[in-house]
Amino acid sequence: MAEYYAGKSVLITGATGFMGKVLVEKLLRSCPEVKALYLLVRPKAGQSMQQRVSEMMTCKLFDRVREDDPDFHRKIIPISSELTQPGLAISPQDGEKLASCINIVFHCAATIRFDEPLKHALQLNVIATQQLLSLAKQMHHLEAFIHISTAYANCNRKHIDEVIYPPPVEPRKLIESLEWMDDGIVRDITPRLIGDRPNTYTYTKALAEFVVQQEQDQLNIAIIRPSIVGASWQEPFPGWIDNFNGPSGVFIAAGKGILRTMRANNDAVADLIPVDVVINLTLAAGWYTAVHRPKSALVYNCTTGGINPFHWGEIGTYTGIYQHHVISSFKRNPLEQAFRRPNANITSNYLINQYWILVSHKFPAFIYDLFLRLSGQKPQMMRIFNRLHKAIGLLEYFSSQDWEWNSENLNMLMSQMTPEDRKTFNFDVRQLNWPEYIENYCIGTKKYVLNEDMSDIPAARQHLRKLRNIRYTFNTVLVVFIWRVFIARSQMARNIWYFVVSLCFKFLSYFRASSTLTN
Ligand SMILES: CCCCCCCCCCCCCCCCCC(=O)SCCNC(=O)CCNC(=O)[C@H](O)C(C)(C)COP(=O)(O)OP(=O)(O)OC[C@H]1O[C@@H](n2cnc3c(N)ncnc32)[C@H](O)[C@@H]1OP(=O)(O)O
Ligand SMILES: NC(=O)C1=CN([C@@H]2O[C@H](COP(=O)(O)OP(=O)(O)OC[C@H]3O[C@@H](n4cnc5c(N)ncnc54)[C@H](OP(=O)(O)O)[C@@H]3O)[C@@H](O)[C@H]2O)C=CC1
Repeated sequence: MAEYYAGKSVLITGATGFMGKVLVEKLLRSCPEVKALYLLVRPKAGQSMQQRVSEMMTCKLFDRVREDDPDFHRKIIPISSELTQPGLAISPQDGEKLASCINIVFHCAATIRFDEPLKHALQLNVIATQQLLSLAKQMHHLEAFIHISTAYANCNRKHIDEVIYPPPVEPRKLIESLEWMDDGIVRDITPRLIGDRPNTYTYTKALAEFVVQQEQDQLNIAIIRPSIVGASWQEPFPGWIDNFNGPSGVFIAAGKGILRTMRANNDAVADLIPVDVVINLTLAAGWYTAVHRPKSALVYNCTTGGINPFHWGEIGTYTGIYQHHVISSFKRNPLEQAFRRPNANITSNYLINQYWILVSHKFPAFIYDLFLRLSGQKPQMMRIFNRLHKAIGLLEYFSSQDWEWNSENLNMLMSQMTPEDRKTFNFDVRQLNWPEYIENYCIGTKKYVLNEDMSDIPAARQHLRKLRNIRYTFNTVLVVFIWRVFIARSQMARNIWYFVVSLCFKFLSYFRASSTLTN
């Protein structure tokens, strides 16, 4: 595979994103003879695209590449592009350059927000894909076009094969109809349009697959469908992650002791897939598509559930048959300044979850905000919990159900690779050890998302001990207080109290007498 990529010019969209960065890194490290990587990047947050790419290359993710080749950045050529603009806002000179030299395209860019307004999701996930395909058709030496979709594009089905399903609506018709509607109308009709899908993201990703498929006669196409992409398993080092998306934000919130309850089906498969596995499969699919030129677009479901299943119950705290890896990991390697000790209850029961939200989220937030107010500070905890509830409300759809994905094409691809390539571009998740992976994932969120130092762990543990003592004291005071109030007002409660005390007293006397007898 590395030989195939030698001398090739590669175009990547979404290279500044989570998966794009790992793709760039892997290509540079494992295919050192690759000729050039053209990255479509937009200026953002006051930074030019050049600045953004330079900053990206200083990221720790690129440490190993930097060691192997300190001049690796000479192979990276940023191209200014805003994907939501006509012609992707690529200058005519850049357009000509790309048309003349690109051999392979990896299309990773997308909006992955679950609450994205439909028009914007359509613009980026569908229309931009259409425009990129038009650009690809002008590329004289193009050998493969690899589109990154999601395993949940067809989440309205329970069993998902490696085929492109008919779209919920003809994309062209939808684009034309939405064009004349203002944002308010679009917002109103969005639930009707997305139907049995949970959000605009999965809906527009399904439409994008159809748009890509329509070009399969003119381009060599493959579609990669990863499930829930998590931290890296092995490469470039275990546990690398740089965002709050999907489970990462949930893990962090649990580690900080903020999230104490979530609705999930303990027995449902948690279809996490490490980012390095997805990228290895993507590169393998690029090679296979270019070399073997399958007659029609091949879809690769990139999931773990059918191969090496892991369940939501094993992730959080579950008193049944499962161990709880996230919580125990954060107890061993605590995050700094936790709000409470990590401890999370996962339940599929709506009422139980509401009860815990009240007791373990809203009540502590109320008390803490009261404390902040009394000490002259701005209350903040309720606001944080409201945001958390909004975020987990959007994720619960995926943690409450099971899907089955077929992975025949993935197996076929693996069988076509040499043993050497299978090692270098490993996507065999049968070897994945979940407890070890989750431990590295949690440490990764601490080190790379929150930028916390591992040397501060003793202080963080001390903080957890302090929190435990506060809890014990608080609980004791609360019980004594409630009981005092209760006893003071009710004769019956007093009678029960005297009964319990006299029972204890009798038990103690009996115990003392029997121990005197045995002596
Ligand atoms: C032990 C417990 C175990 C529990 C087990 C259960 C776990 C269940 C997990 C289920 C995951 C299911 C994922 C399904 C993935 C489908 C796969 C894909 O194809 S698609 C891929 C998956 N796609 C997704 O996952 C996208 C999902 N995300 C969204 O749609 C939106 O972020 C939002 C609607 C949740 C929040 O919108 P909004 O309120 O407007 O907030 P902004 O976004 O603007 O961020 C503002 C700031 O907050 C930061 N931050 C963000 N999130 C969190 C967090 N959770 N926390 C903390 N912080 C968070 C963020 O970095 C930012 O910081 P800064 O830059 O300001 O410093
Ligand atoms: N993360 C996950 O769990 C999963 C992701 N996927 C798919 O993988 C792909 C990559 O996802 P991921 O890396 O997580 O997403 P990120 O949000 O991390 O990255 C998205 C990328 O798209 C770029 N982008 C977004 N809007 C524009 C725009 N208007 N013009 C130019 N570039 C733009 C972003 O650039 P910028 O930095 O400028 O914003 C960024 O580089 C997506 O197609 C997604 O659907 C599939 C399954 C799961």
